Amino acid sequence: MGTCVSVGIIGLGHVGAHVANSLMLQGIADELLLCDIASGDEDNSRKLAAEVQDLSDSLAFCSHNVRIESCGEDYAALASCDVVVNAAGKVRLAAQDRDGELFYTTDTARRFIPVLARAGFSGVWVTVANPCDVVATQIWKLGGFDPRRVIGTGTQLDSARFRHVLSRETGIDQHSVGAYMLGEHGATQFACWSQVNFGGKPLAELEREEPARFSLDRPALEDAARRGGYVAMAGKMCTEYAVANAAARLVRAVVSNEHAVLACSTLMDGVYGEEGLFCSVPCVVGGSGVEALMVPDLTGPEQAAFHASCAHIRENLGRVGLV
Ligand SMILES: NC(=O)c1ccc[n+]([C@@H]2O[C@H](COP(=O)([O-])OP(=O)(O)OC[C@H]3O[C@@H](n4cnc5c(N)ncnc54)[C@H](O)[C@@H]3O)[C@@H](O)[C@H]2O)c1
Repeated sequence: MGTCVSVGIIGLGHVGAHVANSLMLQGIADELLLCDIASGDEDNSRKLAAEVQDLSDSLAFCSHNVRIESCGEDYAALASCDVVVNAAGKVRLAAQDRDGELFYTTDTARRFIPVLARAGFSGVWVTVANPCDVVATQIWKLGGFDPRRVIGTGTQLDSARFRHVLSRETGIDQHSVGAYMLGEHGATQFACWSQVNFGGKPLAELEREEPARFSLDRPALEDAARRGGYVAMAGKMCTEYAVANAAARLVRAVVSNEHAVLACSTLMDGVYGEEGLFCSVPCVVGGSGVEALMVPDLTGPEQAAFHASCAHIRENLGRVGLV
């Protein structure tokens, strides 16, 4: 990692613009290189120029100076970045279902993955575009990148939603709640109830000791975590703040070499027999990307849910010729 932390962002829509803002406000990046489509029917140069202007105007209020450069479709300019965030998509195609963007995001990613591979990008990918696990798998397969240097934001956001609803129900601060949604960042994700703990104390123990507070309506809470994104989508046709902060959290874990444990999408290398696709489990994230997988001891039903998630991701990979 160089002394100047350089982060590239591809796609300056709702998510990409908020990732840039979050990185600036938190002082995570010294340099932001921003790409969006700059030609053809989907030319978005005016939006890109607007975001560069607005972000630059905001610098006066930040405690940390950041160099901001507009790179249009010059993806090769991002080759020396420490991290490249992929937020290229068309969110309105995902109004009903994240799979609605499958063909768009995988097609559009074909425009920059080979360019960055040829240009020798050796930093870490943090990919957000949906369906997240499919696009992460595509980046690895098509670009030939070290799989541990490709991270999908995956169920990091869903895990945050899960901790939030658990906190709301129990009155325990969400930072003291240990809980993960795992599997696909999509409809088949599942709550890993067997590992839920409050300040390290397992939920099962607390349920016995204080049932009035800790006997939870599990299906309802799991559903609230799973459906959180659609509540936001229904009202504003996008989700932006939380996902941008989730991506920025991953960028920080990488550039600060934190070895933080975060749920994110990573290459399955035999986890419960699954391989060849990206899916979310808790991972140790540091300077070289995913340093280790912290796979929990799943119960039988959780393992079945995990395999169902992988089966759905594999089916989508097949639809775009990536198996
Ligand atoms: N993983 C998650 O948790 C999560 C959460 C929210 C959104 N998302 C996804 O993130 C993506 C971005 O969401 P959004 O709301 O910003 O979408 P958006 O439609 O507002 O913006 C997408 C941007 O990507 C740009 N783009 C498309 N193809 C490009 C290319 N080849 N090169 C450069 N730029 C390109 C578009 O011009 C546009 O500016 C979507 O796929 C969305 O579904 C993921």
